Amino acid sequence: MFSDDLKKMARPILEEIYHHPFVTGIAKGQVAKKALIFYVEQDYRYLTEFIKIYANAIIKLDSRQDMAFFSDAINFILNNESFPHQVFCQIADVDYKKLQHADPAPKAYLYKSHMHQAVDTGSLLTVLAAFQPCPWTYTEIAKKQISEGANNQRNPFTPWINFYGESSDDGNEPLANQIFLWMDRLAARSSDKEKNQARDFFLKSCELEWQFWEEAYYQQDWRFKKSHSTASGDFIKWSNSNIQKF
Ligand SMILES: Cc1ncc(CO)c(N)n1
Repeated sequence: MFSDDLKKMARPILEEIYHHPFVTGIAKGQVAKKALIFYVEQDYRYLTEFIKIYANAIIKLDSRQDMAFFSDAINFILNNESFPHQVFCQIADVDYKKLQHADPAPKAYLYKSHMHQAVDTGSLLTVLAAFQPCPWTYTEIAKKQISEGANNQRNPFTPWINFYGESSDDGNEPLANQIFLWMDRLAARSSDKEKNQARDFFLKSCELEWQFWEEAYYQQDWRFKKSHSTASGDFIKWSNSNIQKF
């Protein structure tokens, strides 16, 4: 099956995600506050962009059932996915509202551009392949951490782990599995070229998931942030003070 190949090829990346210090920190209940803050800032923007990406994907669809999938995904972000952010904010002792205005840092910027490119240039199979590492890697992280007992009463990240682990034990087929099944049905009637493109987008998204943890853990922002954040408040403040000087 196409999805079995994808999972096999992504295995080394998933293993590195499992062992990333941010992810093992969640299991141990120890992640630096500045890493949690950077993550929430970036993820808030990233998920907001995802809503737009899904809306663009809907434009390409004909069946209402397919549309409902993306519409559910939008609703999930809007109504449910603030919860794991709130868990991080509570642990970091910061106000969530203050973290909703960041500029996308380089890897987050790359990830959202990659997703837009999937929608702009790819078939539905490619769009699903680019999207899939998002629910898949989080579900796998949570399942592994639950199986290792990380969601215990002493761990402040337990609600986060349970949130992403829940979809795997509510009796329905987990979302990530449903998408793999859908991808297999599409792959059966796709050309080799389309399948290669989908595989490429899938594996790059898996790497970008790893990069997203890495970026937050080390707070890797733009090196010359001040000089090119023309749209941000910082620049306006900076330019006003310069104007006042002259
Ligand atoms: C970057 C990223 N990937 C996956 C998820 C899970 O939906 C998330 N919130 N953020």
